[in-house]
Amino acid sequence: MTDIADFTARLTALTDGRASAPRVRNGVMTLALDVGGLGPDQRDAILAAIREGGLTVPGVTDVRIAQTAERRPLRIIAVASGKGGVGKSTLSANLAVALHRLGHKVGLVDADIYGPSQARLMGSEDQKPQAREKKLIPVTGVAGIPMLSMAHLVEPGKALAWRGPMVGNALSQLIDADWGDTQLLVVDMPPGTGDIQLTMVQKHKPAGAVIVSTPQDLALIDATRAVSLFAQVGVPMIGLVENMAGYACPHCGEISDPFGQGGAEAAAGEMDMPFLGRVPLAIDIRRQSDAGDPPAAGEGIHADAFRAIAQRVADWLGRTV
Ligand SMILES: Nc1ncnc2c1ncn2[C@@H]1O[C@H](COP(=O)(O)OP(=O)(O)OP(=O)(O)O)[C@@H](O)[C@H]1O
Repeated sequence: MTDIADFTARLTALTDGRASAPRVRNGVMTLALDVGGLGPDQRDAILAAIREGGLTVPGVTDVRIAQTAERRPLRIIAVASGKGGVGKSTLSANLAVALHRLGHKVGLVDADIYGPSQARLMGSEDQKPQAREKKLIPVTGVAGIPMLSMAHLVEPGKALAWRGPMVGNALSQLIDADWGDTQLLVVDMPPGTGDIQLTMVQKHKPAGAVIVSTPQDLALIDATRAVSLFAQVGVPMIGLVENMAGYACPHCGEISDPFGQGGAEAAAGEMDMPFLGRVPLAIDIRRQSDAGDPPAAGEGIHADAFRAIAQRVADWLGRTV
């Protein structure tokens, strides 16, 4: 490997892929750096490190960096279900953590107005978001993931009496917050498939949707409804996740299937959408979730299940850039 190739490789790691390939002519190294979303300190530190590194390349006497503010659009992944209680919030939190562990710059929005639970799931209950220039600044959850919840805007129970437009405005405040260099926003959607959900999807145009269902037929019928909500406004389906798929015995780990196996996968096939994976009904998942310690942040079979789902979501996003 030559020195410039070595430097180029270091540059990618140093700038998180924000720099163009450097060129050297007559001792002058030139490159472009996308500084969109970087804070001033972060930007200056990266510029200084590039200059310092560039000057170590033999023959380079000057380093010129063109700064561009090409802001990468925030891509939204909407996590939805046709009805409540199927594990949409649990999946959203663990998907965000697993995507983060795969190297994505992820943020999390809890748009569940009637039962916001992400602050508890992500261990950020004691934090309050600040505002800068009328924009909310996210708080930080597990693994340093920036996040905002409806619970940060309204006291529990109060939103029950809200009308659609009020809910819509509140949701927009969460999504249009100051997300910094976040590139992917996992949005735990409000449960159900009514007007609020439709408006939200129309306004914020998610890159794609993940539908969560349990194996029971009824939940799957509801899932079909959630699918058609996104289809109405042309939001592509990333796929279906089957949650509480079989019961994992806490003693021996054996999985029993009171509702049968493969129903959700078959339903996904019938709806012509990818099947992203299944997560068992496991006491550990509930216990850890309640304690603000999402299983996806650790190791083991549950972490593996969430990682596999996140990988499929990441692959989908990679194919649809
Ligand atoms: N795979 C799982 N194994 C065990 N418990 C689970 C699993 N998934 C979710 N739960 C538990 O089920 C309950 C409901 O989950 P969750 O809040 O994620 O569902 P939801 O669809 O977001 O519900 P709501 O719409 O009411 O907010 C929670 O107590 C959660 O800990």
